[in-house]
Amino acid sequence: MQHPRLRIRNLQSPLAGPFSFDLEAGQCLTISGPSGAGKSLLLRMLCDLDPHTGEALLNGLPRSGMSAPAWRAGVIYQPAEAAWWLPTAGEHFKPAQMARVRELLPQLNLSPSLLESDITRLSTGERQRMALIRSLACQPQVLLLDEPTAALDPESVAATEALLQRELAAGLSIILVTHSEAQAQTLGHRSMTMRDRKLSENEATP
Ligand SMILES: Nc1ncnc2c1ncn2[C@@H]1O[C@H](COP(=O)(O)OP(=O)(O)OP(=O)(O)O)[C@@H](O)[C@H]1O
Repeated sequence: MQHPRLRIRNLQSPLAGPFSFDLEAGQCLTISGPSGAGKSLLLRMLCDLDPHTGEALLNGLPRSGMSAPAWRAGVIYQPAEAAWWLPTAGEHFKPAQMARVRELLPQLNLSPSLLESDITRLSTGERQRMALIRSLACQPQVLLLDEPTAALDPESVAATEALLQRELAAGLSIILVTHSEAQAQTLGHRSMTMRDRKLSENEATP
């Protein structure tokens, strides 16, 4: 039997939920909703950063039977403002990731020289695109993206969306929090709305 890429059952904390849904391989689920509705709370539970009850399964394997590092190797969370803990972006990558990183940089209109620049000198938009490269370089099965284009100009938004479409076509599953209806239409196979810390599925538009 084929398992969904991600299966969520009654995921809940005192702050949000319960949440239950399935996400297939290569599928993008977009989540929109007002500020403070609970979107980031859901993403944090999905990647096991916040305490919760309920179950999550990756390719049929329950998280309760996995170590936290094993789960987070498969399910990667990219917050709206990613943390950087070393002086340059390049130092955040393992040598084995560098071929992939050099492939991805031009796809997001980033110069390879930015890998050596002090991370604080990168613009907000450059850091946001570099954070996406950091997430993709880990080759996740499920990518949780919290407003990944919020700081970007239209050209960079288009480049990011095109890259995400290629990744989806290659089998990556994405949960995308976005305030952009156009982005939800471009990338989403399904869309949901978060209100008062509860999710509801939106009607599919023809
Ligand atoms: N650890 C916590 N303890 C108590 N309340 C919290 C905690 N973390 C978040 N909240 C509250 O839960 C609510 C939902 O927060 P969340 O960050 O999920 O919103 P959001 O939907 O992602 O909003 P935005 O679109 O502004 O990012 C907010 O009111 C927030 O203040």
